[in-house]
Amino acid sequence: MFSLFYGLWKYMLSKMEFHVLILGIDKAGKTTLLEKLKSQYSNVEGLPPDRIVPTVGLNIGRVEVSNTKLVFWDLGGQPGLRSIWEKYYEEAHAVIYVIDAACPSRFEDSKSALEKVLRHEDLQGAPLLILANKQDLEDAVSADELAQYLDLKNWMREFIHFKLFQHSMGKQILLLGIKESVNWLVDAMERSKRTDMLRVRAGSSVV
Ligand SMILES: Nc1nc2c(ncn2[C@@H]2O[C@H](COP(=O)(O)OP(=O)(O)OP(=O)(O)O)[C@@H](O)[C@H]2O)c(=O)[nH]1
Ligand SMILES: [Mg+2]
Repeated sequence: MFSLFYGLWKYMLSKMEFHVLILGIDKAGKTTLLEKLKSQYSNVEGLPPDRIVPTVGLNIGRVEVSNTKLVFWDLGGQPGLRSIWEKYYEEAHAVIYVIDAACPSRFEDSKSALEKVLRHEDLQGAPLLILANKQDLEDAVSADELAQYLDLKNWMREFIHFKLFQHSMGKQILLLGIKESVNWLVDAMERSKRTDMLRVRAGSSVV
């Protein structure tokens, strides 16, 4: 009986599209991450880093990870563009927040932008994945150091599904990093009450 329900549940999830917002301040590496995700998980070859320009609108990437359809929304992180982020919160199943771990002078900006994201009620219950990016650079701080700086324990009560990964676009470990992160995210979204809530709201029991 259990396997019947489990199979049905898996089938329903496979029909769903999960919307994942990629946020973070400008130059954190969001679009570079998106292009890597495309290269890694779809037939579309992502743009090489030297062809990526600062984002002004919205970049979208659709990929499939072990039968789960993911739609990534990558938004611009320049100060004047951050007010647009909240327009996407309501429909988002999860958030990836990217931080340039090699640029301490911008940690404060990054932290306050993250706190604003976390405080927003439209994102309640959304799994949050924080990437301590650019680990290939010499000045990069570790994920643990960054977590301490961000004082994340305060937020963990509300964001039960929460994880911080070290990440880098520059080295071989990157691919493992991406796979680990995406697997964690898919699992967190599949278990999240927010996913149930969004499915009910969309009126799609089995689409
Ligand atoms: N060394 C290194 N450079 C990176 C990494 N990820 C991104 N970059 C570089 O960081 C710069 C900014 O990357 P983007 O992906 O455009 O950053 P973004 O967060 O999308 O920036 P906005 O669109 O302005 O919000 C580019 O020069 C990238 O090549 C990384 O892991 N390591
Ligand atoms: Mg960008």
